[in-house]
Amino acid sequence: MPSVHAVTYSLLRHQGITTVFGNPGSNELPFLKGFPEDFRYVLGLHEGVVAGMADGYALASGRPAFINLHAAAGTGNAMGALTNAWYSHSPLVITAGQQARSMIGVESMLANVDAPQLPKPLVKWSYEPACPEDVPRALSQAIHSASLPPRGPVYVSIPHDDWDREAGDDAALVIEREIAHAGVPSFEQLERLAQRLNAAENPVLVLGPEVDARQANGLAVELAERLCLPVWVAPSASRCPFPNRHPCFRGVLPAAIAGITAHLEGHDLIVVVGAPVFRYHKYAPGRYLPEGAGLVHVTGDANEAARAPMGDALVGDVHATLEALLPRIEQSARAMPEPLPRPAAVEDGEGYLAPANVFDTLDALAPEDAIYVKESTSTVEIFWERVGMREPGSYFFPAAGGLGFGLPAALGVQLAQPRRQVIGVIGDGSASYAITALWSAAQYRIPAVLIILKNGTYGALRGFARHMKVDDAPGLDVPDIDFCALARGYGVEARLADTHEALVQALQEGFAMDRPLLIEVPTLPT
Ligand SMILES: Cc1ncc(Cn2c(C)c(CCOP(=O)(O)OP(=O)(O)O)sc2=O)c(N)n1
Ligand SMILES: [Ca+2]
Repeated sequence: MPSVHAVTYSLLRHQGITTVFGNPGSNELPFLKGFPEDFRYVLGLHEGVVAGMADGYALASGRPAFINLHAAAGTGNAMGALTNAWYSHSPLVITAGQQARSMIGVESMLANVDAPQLPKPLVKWSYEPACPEDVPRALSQAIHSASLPPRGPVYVSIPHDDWDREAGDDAALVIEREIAHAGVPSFEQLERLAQRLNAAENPVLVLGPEVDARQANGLAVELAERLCLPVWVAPSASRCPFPNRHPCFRGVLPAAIAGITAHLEGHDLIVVVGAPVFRYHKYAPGRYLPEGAGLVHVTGDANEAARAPMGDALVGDVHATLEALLPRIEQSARAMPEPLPRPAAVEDGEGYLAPANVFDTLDALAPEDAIYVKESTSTVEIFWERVGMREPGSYFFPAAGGLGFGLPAALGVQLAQPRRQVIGVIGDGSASYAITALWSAAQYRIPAVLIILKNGTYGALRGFARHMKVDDAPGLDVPDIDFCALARGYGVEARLADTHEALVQALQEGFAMDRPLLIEVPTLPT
């Protein structure tokens, strides 16, 4: 009779999961024993890096990513990354090795006490099988639960003495299970939504990350061109759901109640697709909606629909809904919006580059289908104004703002999308939360270009301090970090780009290399 170990690897293989992101301890060794030739293990030196790489891989591939962590300590280290994965609906299958069953109760070393509680509330489901025979079924449930809407991370704790136990006669029944989700709205629901959109005098579209995750970007463009309406990206954008050089594109909404209402003033119908209503951030109270505006929310996540403070909602698959809606939408007689004007160049400093000019240079030199993994918080707005993004899956930002996402996620995205150039655009503050990712970049020769914007400070916090009238907070500067030396220390080639010419040279080198390149760019604080 097959072992739990054998059935598990057959299940993973059949479900297309042959990459394990991990950092092992003794609890995990029996799972890793006899690691199959056709599987790939990607080691991260800290579990935040492990989870961040897996998150990037899942987001960019649209497939579940498998993680193997060490007991409670490893799970705890991954929790920061889980805040992002939870809000980006990343289908992560997180496993953690548990002490031998007979040693858990006495709380021996490496016992993950009350294991299923540890990752909550940042997982859809967490479980420790009550017997070894249940491990394959539990992992099958984990894979399907992570993948079914609303997608998200799940967690299974597995005692290390389960793996060589017999799996039971019917354990193999889970290996080939396929579960499909439909989620198409009814005829009446579509008619009603179409009627509201066709009747609106001055509608506006607000698009969120789910549109990009479901590759519905093209459908959103068709809808915008049929309705000739302005299109905003929902606040706290973690993905790019609409080409930002399209004439209908108006920008990313500010993550504040009063700011959103001001930007949407004058519209009589606000249609939000694939985003929570809304991911506010700065505390700026005001009216949730402009005077006279109605709001309709289309989302695959019933929880997002239920918790919104206003508007109606339709819960269904975003791609299927837009596809079924389009034939019902009449061509509007409204004029198409004018494209946004391109911003002017700005002055660099002596030995420093203005972020705006870094982004203009990037926009000029990067491949058309480049993928950006962004984590320099203070330069987000300038980035969206100056760097063109056209294809689905072109932009990733930590969905909960949990820093330490950028470097590892850039590696995971590049592993998932080897034919597209991944470019990390990461603040000097953020880079330090997961700097050991550079070791994995070098070890697995992951050819991402990693740009570190070095302004020597937590720039975004300086902005918040001004907004919150805190002018004397300590701990806001991060001077004197030599990222080129750090990169070389972990095995990654590095260039200092403190002039425009040096940046051009470094980018051209990086795009041509088959291994990672870090580019340290001293910048002016924005
Ligand atoms: C794990 C973690 N710790 C602390 C913060 C707080 N924080 C911090 C520390 C920021 C500064 C980011 O600095 P940076 O150098 O990466 O980018 P900018 O200088 O462009 O803001 S933005 C922000 O929300 C966070 N979001 N996540
Ligand atoms: Ca910074």
